[in-house]
Amino acid sequence: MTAAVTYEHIKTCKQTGARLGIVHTPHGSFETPAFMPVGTQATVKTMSPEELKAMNAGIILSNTYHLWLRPGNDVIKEAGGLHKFMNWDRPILTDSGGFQVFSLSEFRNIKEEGVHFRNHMNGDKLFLSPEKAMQIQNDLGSDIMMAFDECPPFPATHEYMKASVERTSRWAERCLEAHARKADQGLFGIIQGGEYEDLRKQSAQDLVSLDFPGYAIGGLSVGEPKDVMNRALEFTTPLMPANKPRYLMGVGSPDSLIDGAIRGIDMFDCVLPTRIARNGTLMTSTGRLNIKNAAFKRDFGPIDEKCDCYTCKNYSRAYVHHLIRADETFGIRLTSYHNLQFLLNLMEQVRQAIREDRLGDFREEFFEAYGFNKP
Ligand SMILES: Cc1ccc(CCc2c3nc[nH]c3cc3c(=O)[nH]c(N)nc23)cc1
Ligand SMILES: [Zn+2]
Repeated sequence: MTAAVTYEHIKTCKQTGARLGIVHTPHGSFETPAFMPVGTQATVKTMSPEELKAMNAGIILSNTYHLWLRPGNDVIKEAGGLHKFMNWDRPILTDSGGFQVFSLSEFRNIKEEGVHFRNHMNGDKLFLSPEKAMQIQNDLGSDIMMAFDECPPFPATHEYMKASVERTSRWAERCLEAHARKADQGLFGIIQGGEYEDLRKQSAQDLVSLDFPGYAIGGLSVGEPKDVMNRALEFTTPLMPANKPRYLMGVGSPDSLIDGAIRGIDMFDCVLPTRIARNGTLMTSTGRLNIKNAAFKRDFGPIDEKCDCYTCKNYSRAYVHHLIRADETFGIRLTSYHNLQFLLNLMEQVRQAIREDRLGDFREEFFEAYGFNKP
């Protein structure tokens, strides 16, 4: 069968290592570098599919762990799959659930066959394995599935990380066998290895030899310092096939998106925009601001002069300040809309800078305006 998910390279920026591309999936294509809004429980919090399309979201993410526990992958399968269930006809990527087990539930116990843990909502004993994670994602019908991996905490000893990488590689083989390419879905391998160059190389070699249609860098954005992340990217990205999508999991903030793209990453996800929106924190072209601040009570200008989003075109800082202070749901919708549009616009500016071979210059301009300290 033809590969369900393919990468089309358009060009590489002459000033940096960033690349412009297109990822093709059964539910359509999206340009890269791309920011992928996170919709953990089958919704990008407070946003409708129409609004996500209006802001040019090309692909969204959802979660195996959460949807398995509630409403159940069987329910979503019976509904005709996740696209139909949530009325989203563009690409969907689902994570495999391992990461969520480690970040959400206690009493977990990792064995060769899989992970035993307790349901973080009711304490029931549960078991998740490579085979189970593939079956759930198959039921959801996502266009891009992630292999079942272990994302060790940061920091981890070299000894622990080596054993974990070797198990994750064995789990990746089991995912491929379980998937058996029966579904028209792409399966990405996840490279682990933490901050250790030799283990990143071992993980990459193991997974590249299994010929996945795409690859992710896991094990980062788990509390490590930015320079540890950037160094890991520098020696891991070159190990990944140039003709396949490269996804950096859990990243990230505006500066990390730009620095990741410069190091050859194509796909990013982050819960940040909708998570910080809920407490009124907004990303703007001149840095972050918290709209609850008293300074905005009588500020009748837009959130961000340079933003053309629905919120900035129709509402003032004073109005959003009022709604968030009054704990009005519409306020969270307006701040979420703006933050998502901000990151989606940022990635369009990154793609344009690659087209013009000036992503290095763009990085300087953006860091200056946003207030990021110099490298
Ligand atoms: C809906 C959804 C939410 C979140 C994610 C990414 C979640 C995520 C990480 N987030 C920060 N760092 C991360 C590392 C890993 C990792 O090593 N492996 C996996 N499978 N996921 C990770 C994917 C989908
Ligand atoms: Zn805006």
